[in-house]
Amino acid sequence: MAGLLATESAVISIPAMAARALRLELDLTPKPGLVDRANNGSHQDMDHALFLRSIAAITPWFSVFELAGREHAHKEASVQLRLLRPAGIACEQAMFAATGGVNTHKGGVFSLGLLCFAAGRLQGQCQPLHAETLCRQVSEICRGLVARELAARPQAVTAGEKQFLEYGLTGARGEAEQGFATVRRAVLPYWHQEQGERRLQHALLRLMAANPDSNLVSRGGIAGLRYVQDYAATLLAGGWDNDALSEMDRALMARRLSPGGSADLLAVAYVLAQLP
Ligand SMILES: CC(C)(COP(=O)(O)OP(=O)(O)OC[C@H]1O[C@@H](n2cnc3c(N)ncnc32)[C@H](O)[C@@H]1O)[C@@H](O)C(=O)NCCC(=O)NCCS
Ligand SMILES: Nc1ncnc2c1ncn2[C@@H]1O[C@H](COP(=O)(O)OP(=O)(O)OP(=O)(O)O)[C@@H](O)[C@H]1O
Repeated sequence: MAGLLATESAVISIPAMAARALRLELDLTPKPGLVDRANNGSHQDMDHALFLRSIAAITPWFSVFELAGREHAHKEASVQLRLLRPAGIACEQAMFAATGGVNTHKGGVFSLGLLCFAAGRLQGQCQPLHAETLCRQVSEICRGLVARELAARPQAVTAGEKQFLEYGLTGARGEAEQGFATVRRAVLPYWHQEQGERRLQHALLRLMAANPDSNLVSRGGIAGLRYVQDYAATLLAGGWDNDALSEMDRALMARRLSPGGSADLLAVAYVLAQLP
């Protein structure tokens, strides 16, 4: 039953869970600063329909990543990212083609793509598919990524590269190299405290409070990041409901802040939370 994992009553695959995670994240409403069913958050160039097209373009690639992980499973960890990258870049291009050049899911493709690839690698090595083993694989596959792609770059091009030079933030690369440490520490232990949509909103708030999100820094500097982290921590400490989230949505829109990195990690958290 390669590529499949039996959970409770259903048999589902990691690529299918990744696609489901993107859809759940998109539909979660209200969601501060982000595109959701009610509004476009702090974004001028995207809406819910564009995100649906993006998800449709990306989804077939998740199985490609998993298959590649399985095919290369017996090669050492240090060569894996080089083997995955061309497919990752092709998926990014499919996303940009579907959205007319808008970055809807670059971070999501990177993080979920790594999860699918690592799942295939585990299957190819006949190892159990657990949240812990999966995260360890991602970390091993990405070992040295921050040093190679951020620390060794004298000139920054992307937002992530600029923020490393200015503030030492490691963004999506650092989170993957740490085996999604923010998700494992800030979200998974609290996953069962809430149910349904509220569970996902709670997870998002916990991520916004903890995650050094490079999207927030690129739009609002370090002050923008602190604003969102403090706002989320205050809601978590004092209690919150949908009205409070809608008010936070308005506050972030007024400041053009979007916690896109935390939205990506919410999808990662959903996938990991389905695993033993
Ligand atoms: C590494 C990537 C993300 C480079 O992008 P960039 O330099 O802009 O990095 P940056 O860290 O700022 O983030 C890009 C996106 O990640 C998300 N993000 C931001 N901060 C974080 C964070 N702390 N944790 C997780 N995700 C984050 C956001 O959505 C952001 O837009 C990626 O585009 C890349 O290398 N793509 C090639 C395809 C590939 O390698 N795929 C491999 C797996 S499929
Ligand atoms: N529901 C969502 N709404 C908005 N962004 C999201 C959502 N889910 C995930 N994201 C993430 O946020 C990122 C997009 O953020 P943003 O638009 O700030 O980036 P950018 O295009 O690099 O910057 P800018 O728009 O400031 O030029 C995507 O890479 C995506 O992975």
